[in-house]
Amino acid sequence: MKIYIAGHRGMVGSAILRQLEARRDAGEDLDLITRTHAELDLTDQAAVRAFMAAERPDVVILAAAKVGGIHANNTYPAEFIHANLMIAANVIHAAHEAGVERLLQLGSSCIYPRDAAQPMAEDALLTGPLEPTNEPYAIAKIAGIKLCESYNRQYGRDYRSVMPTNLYGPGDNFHPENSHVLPALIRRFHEATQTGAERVTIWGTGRPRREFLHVDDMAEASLFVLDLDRATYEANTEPMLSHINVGTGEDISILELARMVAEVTGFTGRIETDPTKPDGTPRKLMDVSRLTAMGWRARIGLREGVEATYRWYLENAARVRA
Ligand SMILES: NC(=O)C1=CN([C@@H]2O[C@H](COP(=O)(O)OP(=O)(O)OC[C@H]3O[C@@H](n4cnc5c(N)ncnc54)[C@H](OP(=O)(O)O)[C@@H]3O)[C@@H](O)[C@H]2O)C=CC1
Ligand SMILES: C[C@H]1O[C@H](OP(=O)(O)OP(=O)(O)OC[C@H]2O[C@@H](n3cnc4c(=O)[nH]c(N)nc43)[C@H](O)[C@@H]2O)[C@@H](O)[C@@H](O)C1=O
Repeated sequence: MKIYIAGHRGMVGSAILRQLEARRDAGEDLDLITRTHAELDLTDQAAVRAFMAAERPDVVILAAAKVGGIHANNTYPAEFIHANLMIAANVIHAAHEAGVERLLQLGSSCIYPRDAAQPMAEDALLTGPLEPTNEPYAIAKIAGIKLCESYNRQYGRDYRSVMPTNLYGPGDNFHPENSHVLPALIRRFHEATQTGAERVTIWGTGRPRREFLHVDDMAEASLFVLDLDRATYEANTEPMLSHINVGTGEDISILELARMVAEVTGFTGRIETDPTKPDGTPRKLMDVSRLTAMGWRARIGLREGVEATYRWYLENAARVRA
């Protein structure tokens, strides 16, 4: 089985690669194909086409994307929509042209309407307006789902989509502005303990609620969905809604999260909020009943995951992306 993992140096792609390498080392017949961004720019249609035609993988896992937190999405909307549309269109179309039977792509919980009923079920897609801070990225992710559905409908392909909630873990981006909230807070609280700062400020009101999934759980869920036989996958999705939510089914407010990160990093000062910064979506909690019914559930609790990620950060601070 020849598997191409796009985005294998990213947080999710590297976690998926670790699990596939472990399977290969345990005796599974896996030929794992990777290319760095420098070796293959997935926004380059001709290059992607040539690569796919030459390699002809059996399976493609699409974990490459332009990714960032609320500030990055809000500041660089053109790059977020352009890069992600191009990556999805190029990879999915070239895979089809090269005869790839099965593909798994990663979307995001931001595909759902800003004010979707909570928890958000798969059929909430396209039922209302999106959150403005990440609408361009969300539109590209929705296009990815529709690309897969269209190749399945017209050509009988087996292209699947998983929609992760907010992710975190080893290999995350700890940039002070462009990262997601959890790595940003780990870094800010850690630095406050180092400098002896009396207060740490978090963005927004602290009231939004988010659901956080450890990337090792996400990698396991991705391979679980990829491994399902086609009849099982199709029986648990709908012809026009071929995506599956992945999450823990539990959420937490950003202020509660900040208090947890403060405890884990040993920060004992004050936590202040900055309401001049955007809150984004008020609440994002996935309905994970489809995946649970199929037999998968998250294993890594949030506190345990934050502690492990903080240990990773301390051991790898020199190579965090900042
Ligand atoms: N992190 C999160 O909280 C969430 C992530 N997701 C989704 O999961 C997937 C993986 O995200 P994550 O691992 O966090 O992101 P990362 O930024 O950690 O990894 C993305 C990877 O894609 C590569 N990449 C980006 N652009 C290109 C390109 N033009 N050509 C080739 N490679 C490229 C990056 O390489 P380089 O760094 O060299 O550019 C990087 O290795 C994405 O689809 C994302 O939308 C969904 C929900 C939440
Ligand atoms: C995964 C998901 O990620 C993004 O959406 P988001 O969930 O809003 O992501 P976020 O992690 O950046 O923020 C979550 C909440 O946390 C608050 N917050 C506090 N303090 C910091 C802080 O220091 N940094 C950040 N980034 N946020 C902070 C922040 O104001 C917000 O209320 C999109 O890219 C979207 O497209 C997407 O897919």
